Amino acid sequence: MAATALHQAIGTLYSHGCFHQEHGTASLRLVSNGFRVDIRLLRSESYQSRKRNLVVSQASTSQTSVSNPVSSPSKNATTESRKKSNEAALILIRHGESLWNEKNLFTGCVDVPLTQKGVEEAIAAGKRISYIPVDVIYTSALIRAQMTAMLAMTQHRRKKVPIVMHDESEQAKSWSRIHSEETKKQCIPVVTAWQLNERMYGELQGLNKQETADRYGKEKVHEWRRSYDIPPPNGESLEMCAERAVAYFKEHIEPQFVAGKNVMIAAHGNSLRSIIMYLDKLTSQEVISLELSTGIPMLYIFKEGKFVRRGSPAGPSEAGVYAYTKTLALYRQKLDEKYQ
Ligand SMILES: O=C(O)[C@@H](CO)OP(=O)(O)O
Repeated sequence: MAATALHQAIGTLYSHGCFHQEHGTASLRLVSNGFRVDIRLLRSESYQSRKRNLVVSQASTSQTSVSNPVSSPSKNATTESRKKSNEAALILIRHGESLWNEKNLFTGCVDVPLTQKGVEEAIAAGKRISYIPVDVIYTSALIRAQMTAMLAMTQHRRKKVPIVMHDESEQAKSWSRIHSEETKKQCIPVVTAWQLNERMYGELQGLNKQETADRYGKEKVHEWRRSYDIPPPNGESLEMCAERAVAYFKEHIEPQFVAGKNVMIAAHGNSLRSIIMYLDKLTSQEVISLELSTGIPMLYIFKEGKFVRRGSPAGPSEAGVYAYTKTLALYRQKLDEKYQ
């Protein structure tokens, strides 16, 4: 009970923005839910500058043996420290509730739109990620994922315009060309890929989940829905879905992080499970018990070639989703200054 209230209190603090678990010496005392919380935090620009200077001077010290913690950084040291702090954000979001989620029907690759509740979930998700940088968006080829991405981006503080890329033919490419470099800079490319689609549910698509369980037995249907390598009749198993989704992630999305781009992926329960299995190195046993809620954004940070999860897919708390890194905190601060 007390622990829950304490978690809520900490969540409230995180939801106010620029806190980071690992940094900071300035202390702040806040009272929430009856708890007094003393935290060390990264707070002011002057503190950040001092912290930056400190890091840089340590770097130059190791190279030159000259120690002056407040001296200006050398050019090399600055580049080095920038390299060190390089990180990129990855937001994963399962689409909001669809009309067939609402009706409890197997959906798979049937292209069903969001319900009103799904629209609201997507907007709420957008609010939660409105301070996280997004440079490129990937969605499945299905409208429920695309609606979710677009609706979420209506809430983003940066106010860039998400634009669906059409490169299915030379004509589509040329007819959708943008003729202003300035405008291009204010756009976020949205790449759609069938490989990120929901797993193909075969002969179950369109059937009611409860009626199917009544007909074939609860165990059989559970096996079709949640085993790793047993496909439903003429459909894809999670393993088959993972093969195409993860291959796409590795080939097309991972290079974006290496280039320092922040990525959002709007997709589906099973294509995202597959990607999370890869990112979190889950076993096939672990992945089958992973349930993703509709419209809840999850955050990963890519740094030094590794993905680190900062929001829990199982039940993200405010604190989990908003566990900002130093770079994200700075981004947020800049947006606040520019768009208040
Ligand atoms: O019907 C579907 O396409 C999926 C996701 O809604 O169902 P399941 O929960 O079995 O993965």
